[in-house]
Amino acid sequence: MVIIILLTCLFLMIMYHCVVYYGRSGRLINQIPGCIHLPIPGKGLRICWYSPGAKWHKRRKILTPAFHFSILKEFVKTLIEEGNRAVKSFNPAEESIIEDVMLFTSHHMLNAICETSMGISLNDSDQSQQYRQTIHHMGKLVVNRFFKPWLFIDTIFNLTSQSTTQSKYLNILHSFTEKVNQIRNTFRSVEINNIGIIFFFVFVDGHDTVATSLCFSLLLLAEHKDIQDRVRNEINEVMQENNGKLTMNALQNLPYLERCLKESLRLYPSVTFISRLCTTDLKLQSYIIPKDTTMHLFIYCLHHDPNFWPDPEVFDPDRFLPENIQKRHPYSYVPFSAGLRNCIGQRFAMLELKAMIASLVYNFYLEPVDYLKDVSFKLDIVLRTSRPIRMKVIPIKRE
Ligand code: HEM
Repeated sequence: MVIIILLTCLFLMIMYHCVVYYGRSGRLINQIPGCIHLPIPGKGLRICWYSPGAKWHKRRKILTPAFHFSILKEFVKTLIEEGNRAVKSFNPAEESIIEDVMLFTSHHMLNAICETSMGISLNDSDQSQQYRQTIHHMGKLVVNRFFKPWLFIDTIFNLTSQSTTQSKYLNILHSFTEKVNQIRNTFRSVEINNIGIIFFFVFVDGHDTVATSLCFSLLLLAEHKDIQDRVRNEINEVMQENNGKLTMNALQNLPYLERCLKESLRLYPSVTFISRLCTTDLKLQSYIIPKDTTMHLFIYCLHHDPNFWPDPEVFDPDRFLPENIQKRHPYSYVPFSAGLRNCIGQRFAMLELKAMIASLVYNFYLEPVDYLKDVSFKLDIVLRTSRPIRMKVIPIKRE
């Protein structure tokens, strides 16, 4: 009896919520992304990703100069320094095992994004460790809420223990955004008043996505020794031409590594799906998607579709030779989304990936300890493995 009463109350609350907040269209499906009620610190995500045209356009315009070539060129020095730091974190005299490759890449990518975008150098202080962990815990909370529509309703969510935990996490994260706020005047490239944008831009867009991609790229190279050797030869050549140093020019001159990264993003896209709200009725080949419907595009499935990708599970960087790209449907490969709202940081991301991989592959042989075929994934904001994956690094002796 009690359960029936509770369920009835829950139903009435959901209906009330629909009518009050979504009265104009009145369809539950519109709520599925739950973006309005996702526990995002600040308004960054909503404004940047989900806001209607005019607002989004304004924000995009503000952010765009930050990714200009001349700015990226400045950033590259920091990225290369971070690559060197990653190399120095291993004993140069003997092989080491990275116990959790994702943790390793996440650590270095967070350093890189904080230093490039905000001039903050994260050290290994307790506070920065706490930030890193909180980001991951927040991710889990967001995803958990995302798949439980009844928790979209703040009144219900506030009754759960997750709400208290969320407040605790948000306090930690907000204290960091306040620190960012203090140094906002020194923020080198963009004038932004909404600290929430910086927060999300830095941590989710610019950190976790690249860390995930770096993790899978390293693991793929470790498992494919022939491809790894070819990447290393290319890096050696470029290093020789640049007096043993990595530079922006050098990074732009690594076409084979670039193909490997693209193929890695095909097999393991960091962002597994994107969502769009249909603003008009949309006619597909055999369906009409009505206005106001939320659509989800599963990038992961698209990238594994044998209609576009023969032997989709095979790691083959030559799929991205120019002549092969030309033969494919332009939207069969969208790791950075496509169209107006595509990823603004994609060039920056590729530079980060190249800088890190070039430093590591130049100095170490990578060998697998765990294999990707044995890995299972879990639900999260970005693609994540359900348990840590290990990899071996063996120093390369140079004269
Ligand atoms: C491998 C790395 C990355 C991947 C796979 C990736 C993927 C994506 C995807 C799929 C979207 C579209 C989301 C949607 O439509 O809902 C997106 C948007 C975005 N990304 Fe990235 N991203 C990466 C790295 C970065 C980096 C390094 C930054 C910034 C430093 C960044 C900043 C953004 C921003 C600001 C947006 C929103 C763009 C807009 O709505 O105008 N991303 N990203």
